[in-house]
Amino acid sequence: MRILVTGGAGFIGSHLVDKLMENEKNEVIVADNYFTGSKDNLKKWIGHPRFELIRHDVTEPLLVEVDQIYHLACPASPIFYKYNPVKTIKTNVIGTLNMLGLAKRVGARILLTSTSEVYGDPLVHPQPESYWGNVNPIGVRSCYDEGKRVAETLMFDYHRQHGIEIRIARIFNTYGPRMNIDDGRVVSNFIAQALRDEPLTVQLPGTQTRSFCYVSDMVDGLIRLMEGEHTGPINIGNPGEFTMIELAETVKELINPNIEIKMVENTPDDPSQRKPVITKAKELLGWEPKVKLRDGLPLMEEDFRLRLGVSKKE
Ligand SMILES: NC(=O)c1ccc[n+]([C@@H]2O[C@H](COP(=O)([O-])OP(=O)(O)OC[C@H]3O[C@@H](n4cnc5c(N)ncnc54)[C@H](O)[C@@H]3O)[C@@H](O)[C@H]2O)c1
Ligand SMILES: O=C(O)[C@H]1O[C@H](OP(=O)(O)OP(=O)(O)OC[C@H]2O[C@@H](n3ccc(=O)[nH]c3=O)[C@H](O)[C@@H]2O)[C@H](O)[C@@H](O)[C@@H]1O
Repeated sequence: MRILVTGGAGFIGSHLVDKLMENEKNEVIVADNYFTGSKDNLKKWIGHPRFELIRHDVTEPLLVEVDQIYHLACPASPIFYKYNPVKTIKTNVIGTLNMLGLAKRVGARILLTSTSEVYGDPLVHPQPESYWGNVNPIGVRSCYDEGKRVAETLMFDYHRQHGIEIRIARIFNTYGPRMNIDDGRVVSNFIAQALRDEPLTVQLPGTQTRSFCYVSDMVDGLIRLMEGEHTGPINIGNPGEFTMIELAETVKELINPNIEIKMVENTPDDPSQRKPVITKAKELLGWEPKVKLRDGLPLMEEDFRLRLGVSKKE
């Protein structure tokens, strides 16, 4: 099986590549423009005969012969996707069109990593796949959430019009080793802050919720979706739901009990609640998450300690 992973130098992408490379029958090609990803995440594979790394921006066409495409390329952290919103929407729309064009030409199956942000600030809680969402079309997050909604539409139109085999995963907040240290997302922020003895910045009101999935569970879900018979969209996430204050308290307790928790301003359109219904993933993919937040955070702490050069006080 020859597999293309776009965005494979990023956080989830590089863990996916590790898993795919474990199968000796797989050849893996990564296409990434290194906007938020890094070659470092793939260093153990560079030079491997079954692995190829291409510096490529998905807003440009790509000509490769592959059997499967995992299409992840897109900045995912709000600070990065808002940094150049026009580029974010081009990546979602033109990038997905290019990858669908490639899938059509070579007859590949394509999986899109969509997001729980397609539900916007949800009025239905928890969120099943049948919910159409509550999204601001002109807000500062729209480049990402509306971008992903168009990407989902394109996937289904290529499927209906051209018979392309598609898979859509709606990913809910995922965390783990290799997240960018200054990525801006909440789990990486809190762990880096706890290790640097800086206050944990909880954005107001602090009662907003998220449900956090450990990256190994996510990769397992994505591969099951690709290999299974169902187009999706299917929610892949961990239903364990926490307020941001609860998350800060957990990080404080596990990593640095002396740290202060500081309330700071939020950004516009921040969703107030988010939790996946995962009945479809359970029934159709036989998937459910295994790693609880309290078990996943220490694994991420270890990786952040190494990268920040902060050793554990005995
Ligand atoms: N991590 C999460 O919580 C989460 C949640 C929902 C959806 N997702 C989706 O999963 C995917 C991966 O997210 P991640 O958390 O690993 O983020 P990430 O930022 O670590 O990875 C994204 C990768 O895409 C690359 N990229 C960005 N724009 C590109 C372009 N135009 N051409 C080629 N490469 C490009 C980046 O350099 C990076 O390597 C994204 O599609 C994201 O929308 C992630
Ligand atoms: O799972 C998803 O679908 C999406 O989740 C994220 O969006 P968001 O949930 O806003 O991610 P964070 O930036 O980690 O914020 C989570 C919550 O933590 C809060 N936060 C963030 C950072 C911080 O330092 N403190 C803090 O309290 C935010 O206000 C927000 O309520 C990213 O947009 C995407 O990676 C992904 O597509």
